Amino acid sequence: MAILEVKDLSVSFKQYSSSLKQKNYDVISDLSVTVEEGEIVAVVGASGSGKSLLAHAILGILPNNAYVNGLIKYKGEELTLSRQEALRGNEISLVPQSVNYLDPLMRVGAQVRTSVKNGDKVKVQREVFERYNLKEQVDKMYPFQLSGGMARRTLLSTAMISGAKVIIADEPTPGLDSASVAEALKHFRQLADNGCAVMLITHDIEAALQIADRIAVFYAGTTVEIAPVHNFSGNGENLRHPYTKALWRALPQNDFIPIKGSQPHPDHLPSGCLFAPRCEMATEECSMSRPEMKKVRDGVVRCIHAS
Ligand SMILES: Nc1ncnc2c1ncn2[C@@H]1O[C@H](COP(=O)(O)OP(=O)(O)OP(=O)(O)O)[C@@H](O)[C@H]1O
Ligand code: NI
Repeated sequence: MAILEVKDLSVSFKQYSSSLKQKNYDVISDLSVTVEEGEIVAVVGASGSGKSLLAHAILGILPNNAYVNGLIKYKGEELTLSRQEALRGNEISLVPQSVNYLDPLMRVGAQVRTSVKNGDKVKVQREVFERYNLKEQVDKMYPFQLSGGMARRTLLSTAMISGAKVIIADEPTPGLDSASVAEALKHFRQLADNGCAVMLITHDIEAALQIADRIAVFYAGTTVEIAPVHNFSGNGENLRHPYTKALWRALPQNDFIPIKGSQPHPDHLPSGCLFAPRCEMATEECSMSRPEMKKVRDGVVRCIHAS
C-alpha cells in the first residue's frame, strides 16, 4: 500500500477580471500520484505546472482562497486538515522551495534542533550540519546572516533529521555547490533505503534520474505520465507520452532540442488534451476531450495514442 496517495486532486483559484466578473481557474486538475515507503518519486515539469501547489496541498498549507477537491491519503486514511496539522513537520516533512520559510527570529541551530525527535538533539543537529558543511559558528546565526546556499542547506538539514516517514522536497538544491547537491541526493536515497517515502520536486531531470525510482511528469497542472526510471534511456522509445519523450530528448546528452511552444496558462487551458496544441502526434480526437490516465506497461500515461 502506498503511504501517500493523491487521487483526482484539483486546486482552483478565484480570479476577478477587469469587468469584476469572478472566474475560477484550475491550477491543478485530475492529478493522481502515489509514493510508497522506501521509494523516491521525482516530480518534474515546467515552471507553473503545479508542483509546489501539490506539495502545499499535501501539507495543508495552500492559501485560503484555494479551492481543493479530491482525496489525499496518508497510511490509507484521508489527510484531513487536523491530521495535516498534527503530522506536518513530524511524520510529513517539507523542504520548502523558498528559504523564507526559516523562522527569522530563531538562531538556526536551535531551529533545526526543534525537529529532532529522539536522542541528543545537539549531537544530531551538529552531525547533520557537518554533513552539509555548516560550521559551528552557523549554529548561532540568524537566518538573515546566512547566504542563500547556507539557508538551503539548513532547510535540508531540518527535513533530513526530522525522522519523517514522508519527505516532500520542493526544489531542494538550486544555488547549491555540486558537492552539496550530491550529498543531498545521496542523503535522500539513504533515507528512502531506510523506508522513508520521498517526493522530490525538481527541474533537474538528470539529478532525478540518478536517485528516483519513478518519475511523475507534470504538465499544466496534471500528470501526463508516471514511469519507472529505467524507461528513461536510449531514444526514449520506452516512454509513453510525447511530452516526456520531448523532455528526454531535450537533455544536453541527448539531442538537446528544445520543445516548441509553451505550456498553456491556467487561465486559457485548451478544452481537450492539454498538450495537443504542441503535440506532433495530435489528431482531431485529441482536441475533443481530456484523456484519462491509462496504464501502459509498467507506467501510466494521459494520451489516447500512447501504447
Ligand atoms: N496563490 C495563488 N493564486 C493564484 N494562482 C496561483 C497561486 N499560487 C500559484 N498559482 C498559480 O498556479 C500555477 C502553479 O503554480 P506552482 O507554484 O505550483 O508551479 P510550480 O510547478 O511549482 O512552478 P516552479 O517550477 O516555478 O516552482 C501557476 O500558474 C501559478 O501562477
Ligand atoms: Ni514550485
